[in-house]
Amino acid sequence: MKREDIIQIKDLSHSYGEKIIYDKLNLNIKEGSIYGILGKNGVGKSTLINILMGYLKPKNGECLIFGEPSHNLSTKTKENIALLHEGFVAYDYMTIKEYEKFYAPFYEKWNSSVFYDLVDLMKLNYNQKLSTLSFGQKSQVVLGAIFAQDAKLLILDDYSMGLDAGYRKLFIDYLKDYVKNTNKTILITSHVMGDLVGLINDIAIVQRGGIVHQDTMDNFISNFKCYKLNNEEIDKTKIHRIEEYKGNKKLYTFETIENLEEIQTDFEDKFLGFVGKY
Ligand SMILES: Nc1ncnc2c1ncn2[C@@H]1O[C@H](COP(=O)(O)OP(=O)(O)OP(=O)(O)O)[C@@H](O)[C@H]1O
Repeated sequence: MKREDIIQIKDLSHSYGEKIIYDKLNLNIKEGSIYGILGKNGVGKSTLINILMGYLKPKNGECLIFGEPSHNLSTKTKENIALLHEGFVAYDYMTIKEYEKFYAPFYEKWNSSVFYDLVDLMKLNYNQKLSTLSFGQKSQVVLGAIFAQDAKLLILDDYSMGLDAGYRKLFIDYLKDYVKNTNKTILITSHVMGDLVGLINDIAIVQRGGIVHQDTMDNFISNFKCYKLNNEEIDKTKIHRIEEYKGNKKLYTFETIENLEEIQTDFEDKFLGFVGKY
């Protein structure tokens, strides 16, 4: 079966003053894909989400969501997009129960049991006010409201913000379970790489100056290699980056370099080798 393109980004360019954020970016996201927009702080992940949601007009190019221009989405299409926005603040004078009741009527496909599933994972009393919840607990309630919308496309902009490792794991496990056997499309931005292995299929690594590397997660992990570098002479065209710490040098590359010893590293290390630590 041919999978439909849920998001189509065509020749997208955007800049703030002299600062180029995207330069003729083309990117398609297929139905059922769990797609990661990854990059260090300040490279432009939220900018892309803002453009996709129609909050920000790009300097050039176009974005289509479910075939409609992102700055002019129909109400029906908007109903099929659930957005978690960085810095999202809930109405925290409400109790958990009031919060659920408040949101439910806005969404035709609202599923209360999905909302309470997530809340129950934290064993919270439904009459507790959001303002008295810990930051992690409050985020989980907000995420419950995102999942309960039963949207076809979920856009999760920096879900990890402020969450400790335990809450992040809870969320990722829940998300994996939630998308199992569904055809939902997820676009997730993050700078916490470790969590994403085993969740995300496709990645776009955004770097300063509008450079975007698109790949599958599996290809990137197997093809982007790390080698121990002593004083060997290496053809410059084969080097993506060399990282040095206290005299130990590591060479990162998509090439195979026969005379060097490969170091097995995880996705986080490869990501940092790709974008550079600082
Ligand atoms: N309205 C604006 N005017 C000028 N510069 C802006 C504006 N919005 C964002 N920027 C700059 O553009 C760059 C990209 O910002 P953006 O928020 O998209 O990055 P990000 O990748 O989401 O960062 P983070 O991971 O820290 O959330 C940053 O350098 C930011 O300072």
